Amino acid sequence: MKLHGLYGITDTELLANGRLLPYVEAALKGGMQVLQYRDKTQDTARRYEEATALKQLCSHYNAQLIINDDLLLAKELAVGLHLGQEDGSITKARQLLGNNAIIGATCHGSIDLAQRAKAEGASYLAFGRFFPSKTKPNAKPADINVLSEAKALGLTICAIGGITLNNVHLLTKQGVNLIAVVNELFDANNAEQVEKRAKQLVSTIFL
Ligand SMILES: Cc1ncc(COP(=O)(O)OP(=O)(O)O)c(N)n1
Ligand SMILES: Cc1nc(C(=O)O)sc1CCOP(=O)(O)O
Ligand SMILES: [Mg+2]
Repeated sequence: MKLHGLYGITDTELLANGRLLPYVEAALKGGMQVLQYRDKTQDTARRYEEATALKQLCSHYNAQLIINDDLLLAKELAVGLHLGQEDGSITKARQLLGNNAIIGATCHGSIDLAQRAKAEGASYLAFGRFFPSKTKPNAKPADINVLSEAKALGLTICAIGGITLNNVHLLTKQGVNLIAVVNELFDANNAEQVEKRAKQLVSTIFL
């Protein structure tokens, strides 16, 4: 079954000072279906602790947890993995995590990269960034027209990069399955605001 819906991605700074779990729970209450734990620090113990708590939370709300970059952490927790072009082999990750694991692959705006990721065993293909991103300003830009060819590959298609309540419809009308968002979801003053944003994004995605 294809994944579908709001795909929230954590941000170490936006979710610092005790905000990680309450903000993620608020997004889950608002209908977020997939969460990526994206933490670029080298603090292995904290990363393990946080990812374990997020796994419990996601499982309570019947959502999928995906770990960014870190194959061994994904294996240890038996959850999904997202790999970029510099993050190691999808084939090796598939061998280690097994056939049922969700493995996502960054494809930027390239059908060639997407075809390769599919051949190596990716479960979903992530394209972007489609709009200027506050979280990752130097992310490679992608043209929205790539999405029609991407859909023909038959895998779950994810869009990322600068997605807001104002532009999300441009992606959903192309038939994108997963809408990946950091800033528009988690740059909030409180958990109630996160829940409201999640609900608004979800209702646009499923319009
Ligand atoms: C859903 C999703 N799409 C793309 C990315 C970017 O991955 P990558 O290119 O490896 O960059 P980092 O996130 O590791 O900085 C992603 N994380 N998630
Ligand atoms: C982690 C990441 N990867 C991107 C890519 O294009 O590969 S854009 C991005 C950040 C997405 O955050 P926001 O929703 O705040 O723009
Ligand atoms: Mg990466």
